[in-house]
Amino acid sequence: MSEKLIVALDVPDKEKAMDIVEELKDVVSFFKVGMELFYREGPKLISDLKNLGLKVFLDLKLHDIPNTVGRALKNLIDLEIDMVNIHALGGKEMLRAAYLVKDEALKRKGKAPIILGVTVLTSMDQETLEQIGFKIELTQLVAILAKETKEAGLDGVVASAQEVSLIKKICGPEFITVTPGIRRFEDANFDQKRVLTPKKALELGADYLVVGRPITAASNRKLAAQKYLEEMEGVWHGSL
Ligand SMILES: O=c1ccn([C@@H]2O[C@H](COP(=O)(O)O)[C@@H](O)[C@H]2O)c(=O)[nH]1
Repeated sequence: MSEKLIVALDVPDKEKAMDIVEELKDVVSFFKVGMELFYREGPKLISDLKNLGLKVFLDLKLHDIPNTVGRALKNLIDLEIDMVNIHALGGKEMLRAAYLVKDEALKRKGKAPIILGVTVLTSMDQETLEQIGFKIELTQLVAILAKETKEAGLDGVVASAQEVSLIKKICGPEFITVTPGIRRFEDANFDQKRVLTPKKALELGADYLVVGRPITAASNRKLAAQKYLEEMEGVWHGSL
């Protein structure tokens, strides 16, 4: 079973989420809960998933002033999640507030989740940046945001697998890269702009691959997940 594959539970309610978990739990052990599901089901869903022995990435992409982010993050850390993220665009002070909360949790509980900075969403490309007034190369912005996240003391970033080599070069091999926008050749991109295959993502050094619709919207989800895992197995020689 691969802990490098994170399946996104982008569904409206617990019933639908648990159907997916039930279908995949023999082959997938790491699930992502995003805004859609968390805003309806809240913390109880997280404890239900944890009680099944699963790992949970709570993908809420916090983005607010440092004080608010720090306080919100403290509540999320207490849900015993394994991974959580905040928008690196919130700046140095906000990232540092997140780090201080993690540090405090480590001292208080002896453990804390992986905390990631979100760089540039994988649904964005150079044109999207220009539309909102950014006059900077997208990869350069990713590099700046990754560096800020690292300097704040956080564990890694969410970025496209296309930027993994650059991020590892700047922030070091231990700095974690979590990469959505993963697609097998035959899968539809939907709204994702910066995509890469699972094979290529792992070859470039991505630590975790996030996949949603190509697996969760498939008629046979377990088979779809297995196809991703097979492609990953060809590259990564850990224990799948
Ligand atoms: O830059 C980002 C950050 C987060 N996501 C999330 O990943 C999944 C991807 O789902 P797919 O169906 O495989 O496109 C989704 O939950 C996003 O919210 C991202 O895509 N890009």
